[in-house]
Amino acid sequence: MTNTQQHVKVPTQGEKITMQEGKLQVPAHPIIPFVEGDGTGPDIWRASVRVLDAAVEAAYGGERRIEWLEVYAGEKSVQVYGEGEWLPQETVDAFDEYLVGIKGPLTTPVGGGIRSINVALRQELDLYACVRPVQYFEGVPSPLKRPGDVNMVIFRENTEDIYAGIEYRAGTPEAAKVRDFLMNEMGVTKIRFPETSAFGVKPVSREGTERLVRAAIQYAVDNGRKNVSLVHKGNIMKFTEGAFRDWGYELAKREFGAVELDGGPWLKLPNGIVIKDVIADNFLQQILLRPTEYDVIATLNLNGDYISDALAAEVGGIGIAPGANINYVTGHAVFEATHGTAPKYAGKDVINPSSVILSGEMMLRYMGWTEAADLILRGLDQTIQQKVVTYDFARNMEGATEVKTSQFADKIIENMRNA
Ligand SMILES: NC(=O)C1=CN([C@@H]2O[C@H](COP(=O)(O)OP(=O)(O)OC[C@H]3O[C@@H](n4cnc5c(N)ncnc54)[C@H](OP(=O)(O)O)[C@@H]3O)[C@@H](O)[C@H]2O)C=CC1
Ligand SMILES: O=C(O)CCC(=O)C(=O)O
Ligand SMILES: [Mg+2]
Repeated sequence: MTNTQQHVKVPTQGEKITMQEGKLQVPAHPIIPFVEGDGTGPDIWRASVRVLDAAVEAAYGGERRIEWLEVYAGEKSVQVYGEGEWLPQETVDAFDEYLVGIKGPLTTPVGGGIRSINVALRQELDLYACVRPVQYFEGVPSPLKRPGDVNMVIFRENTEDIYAGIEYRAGTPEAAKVRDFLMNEMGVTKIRFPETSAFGVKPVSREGTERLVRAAIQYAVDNGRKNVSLVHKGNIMKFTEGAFRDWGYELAKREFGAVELDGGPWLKLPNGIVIKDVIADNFLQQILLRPTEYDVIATLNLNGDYISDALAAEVGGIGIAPGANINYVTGHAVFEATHGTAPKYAGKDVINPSSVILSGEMMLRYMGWTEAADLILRGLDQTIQQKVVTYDFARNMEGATEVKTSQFADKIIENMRNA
């Protein structure tokens, strides 16, 4: 740890995960930092950590164990560190130093106040790929007729686009300056109400696009997937979202040997993987009507945010939607659910912990602890098939036994141990 350490208590046992020659080196007792999260975060974390520990214990019988290191962000951080300390430096340092971590959701106010701590952490650690697999667990209630057809992995660009937070509030001198620059120096005439407009800037770079698309295509290659779709709104935002598509296609040709399919623009890799593109609004209707045609998705930050929740709903909702923020070059990874803090359920022990449990499952798999990860999938799968579920699934599932967050975790652990 750095010498700024104030509240983080590093476990006396355990070692760091490191990256050597592009490969993650995971000791038997890795120290893993976690943030509990705001709102329902504590309920979810309490349940999830028990499932993760039980899976590791059941898989490796005490030879491996995670040494958890609590770090603080959000409301708990303000309690521990004091006013204004939403994301202390030692939290960022811990995620940086220990390489792999996990976090619960953190609150972001609407229309003012602090900017997102979740986004800040991704940017600080340069976790450029937000990876969100969308898979169906048999028996989960879904609005689709054939939810089993949905099997996609979203690669959402995680460091730029309008999430860069470059915005100027209407009526401020900064907004006036941007307006004057656009109108007087750039010859812009199409700002409909210039005096009362706010302005936002959308940076999209070739580097940012290429590293994200590279990760998506590599994932498709490594996992035998059939296609990668570049999802964009490039007909309207030609130089940002349109460029994302063009840079993506160029990279596929240059680095993966893709060639044009029937005169382009779609491409085909030597191993048969198709690289295609689709405009975002069309994509959102196609994933409902023809989900089998989509597989790995590479998209920009805002599109990826919307698409994540829309796709999660198809397989039962954001209560079962995991994710990871990854820098594939440095190995840094912070695992987190797709959902937010769901504050109305905070402290009630009713919320579905599956998204964080499955984010933990992704983390174990990323660490190479596949036996423990597999046990979690089996435990969760069986629990759902026994119709022992939290309120969100119970309300649409006939004959369900509705249980609390903690009881749901108990049942997963029981099923895992009997697996
Ligand atoms: N990465 C992060 O930390 C994220 C943080 N946020 C932040 O969270 C706060 C709340 O955001 P909001 O837009 O309400 O979105 P939320 O994802 O927190 O909740 C929206 C709704 O989704 C359902 N839901 C969410 N989580 C679960 C779960 N674990 N199990 C079952 N159902 C769930 C609930 O639906 P129902 O009411 O039908 O039961 C809930 O009311 C905001 O401050 C936002 O900025 C948002 C997204 C990500
Ligand atoms: O940071 C936030 O509050 C919201 C982020 C979000 O919705 C997401 O990353 O999916
Ligand atoms: Mg979101």
